[in-house]
Amino acid sequence: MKILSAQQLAEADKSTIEKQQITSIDLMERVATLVVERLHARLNGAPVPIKIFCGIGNNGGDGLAIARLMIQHGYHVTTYVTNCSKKRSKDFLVNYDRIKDVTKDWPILLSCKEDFPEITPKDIVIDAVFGTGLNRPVTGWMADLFNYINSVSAFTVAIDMPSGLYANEPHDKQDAIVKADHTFTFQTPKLSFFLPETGNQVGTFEVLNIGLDPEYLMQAQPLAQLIAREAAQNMYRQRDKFVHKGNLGHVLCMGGSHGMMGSISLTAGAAINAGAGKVSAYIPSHGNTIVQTLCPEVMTLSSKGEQFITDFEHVLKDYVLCVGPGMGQEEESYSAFAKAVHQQSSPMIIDADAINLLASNHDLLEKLPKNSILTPHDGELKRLIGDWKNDYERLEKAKEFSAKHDLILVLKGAYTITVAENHLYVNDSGNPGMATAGSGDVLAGVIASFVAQGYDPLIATVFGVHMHGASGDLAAQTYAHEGLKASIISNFIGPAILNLFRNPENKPQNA
Ligand SMILES: NC(=O)C1=CN([C@@H]2O[C@H](COP(=O)(O)OP(=O)(O)OC[C@H]3O[C@@H](n4cnc5c(N)ncnc54)[C@H](OP(=O)(O)O)[C@@H]3O)[C@@H](O)[C@H]2O)[C@@H](O)CC1
Ligand SMILES: [K+]
Repeated sequence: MKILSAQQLAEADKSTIEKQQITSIDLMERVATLVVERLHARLNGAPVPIKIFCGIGNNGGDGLAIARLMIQHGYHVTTYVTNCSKKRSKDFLVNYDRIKDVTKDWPILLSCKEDFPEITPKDIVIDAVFGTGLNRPVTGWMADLFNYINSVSAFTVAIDMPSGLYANEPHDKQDAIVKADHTFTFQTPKLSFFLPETGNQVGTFEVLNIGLDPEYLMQAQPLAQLIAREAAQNMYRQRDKFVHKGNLGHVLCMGGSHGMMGSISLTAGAAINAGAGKVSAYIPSHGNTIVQTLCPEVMTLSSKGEQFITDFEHVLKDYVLCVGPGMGQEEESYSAFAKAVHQQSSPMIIDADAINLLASNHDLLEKLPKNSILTPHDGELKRLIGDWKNDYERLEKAKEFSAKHDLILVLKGAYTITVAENHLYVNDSGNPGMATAGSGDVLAGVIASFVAQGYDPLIATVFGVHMHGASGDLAAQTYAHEGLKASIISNFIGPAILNLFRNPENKPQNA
């Protein structure tokens, strides 16, 4: 699914009105009807007090239309208008007028702090103050209103976006933004929903298909693509019946050091679990027994160094290198890593300590095969691209880095974002239980496994990230967030692939 900008959504709005020969008020009614259907399905007529806060633009118009329809359904609704400007939108005014048809209670105008109504934790707050038209920080009593709503633990539903949040612009830390428990967003989610500085304001969210012009949506260049289950289904490649392990790739996992042999074992184990035909581990010699015991399917090759890797000598051909987990940053390990890079011409996967080594040795960066994949967490990313002022600068710098070096970057987080030149792929699977030691080692192994199996490196990355998250989601159904650990996530890769097609019409033949 495409993630579009506020400006693109406004253009889509215009194009829809022209092409579908409807008025903007019809579109607003469509939106409000969809929201009320959803609310009604959940509330089922409950006599809970609902307080709807409306701005004076079209987000406020949506709020007024929702208020009218909720009143018609028999809900206990009080409507407030934040009277911050005389410049009310046309469709706001139409709905301001229409609400008279269903209630004698005219919306209550709020103009200062003293006008704020009492909100109790038993209320439901519907926030329709600002949507995609927000164009400056919210100040004065409006900021106080948002902070007041946030201070009461009433369930808060945002219309299109939590008010005060920009769709795709950076914020200052002190900006007043409503913190929603749930957001009904229209047509496409907004980029700010997925970024660490702002994503928490959104709560859970649902994308309502409001039927904007498909032609516009088709041609629009998105800010990013959201990778959900359906996209992952399309990326999955079913195995050929006559396949043998020789056609399913060979991953060579290079890493591990004294006390960190678990990391490389997790990577190698995940590469096997995700389907690579063969997996070998290039490790310091003292770790041989550890890896062979933890992963019987994995072959080991030992470096001369006992405690850490000191050299890179072996006779393997045609492998996909996955380097870094647990490797440490000893100088000799760096030389071995550099030698490994020089011997490779096909894309490799670089994680953890190997990323840190690259960050301090930019010459080696230039030697990486095109389309190699780097999987940094934020600390490692900062070492690579420098610090950033906000989430958007982080993405811009990552895009520049990716384009300059012909590399794919995986920015790990609650919504992991894959960066390939100018393109962003936001992953929607995964959960907070995956913030656990070794989870990244597993991810590196999964991506390497799909590269080895012949997936295009970018698809292997985006699909690998999605399946890693999906494994965590499936595992959490049994283990809860607290009980998740990296080896469990790894063991759920197969079940997660099955689960991807657990819709009977869509089942692959081997499932
Ligand atoms: N896209 C679609 O397809 C559809 C969109 N729809 C809906 O329309 C919404 C977008 O509506 P919108 O463009 O009228 O903008 P909105 O968010 O109501 O705010 C604009 C008003 O806020 C004001 N203002 C801005 N910042 C401010 C501040 N900091 N502090 C104070 N005031 C501030 C600004 O004032 P001005 O800058 O002009 O002074 C203007 O008056 C969208 O989110 C969705 O809900 C659906 O109905 C139909 C399909
Ligand atoms: K809103």
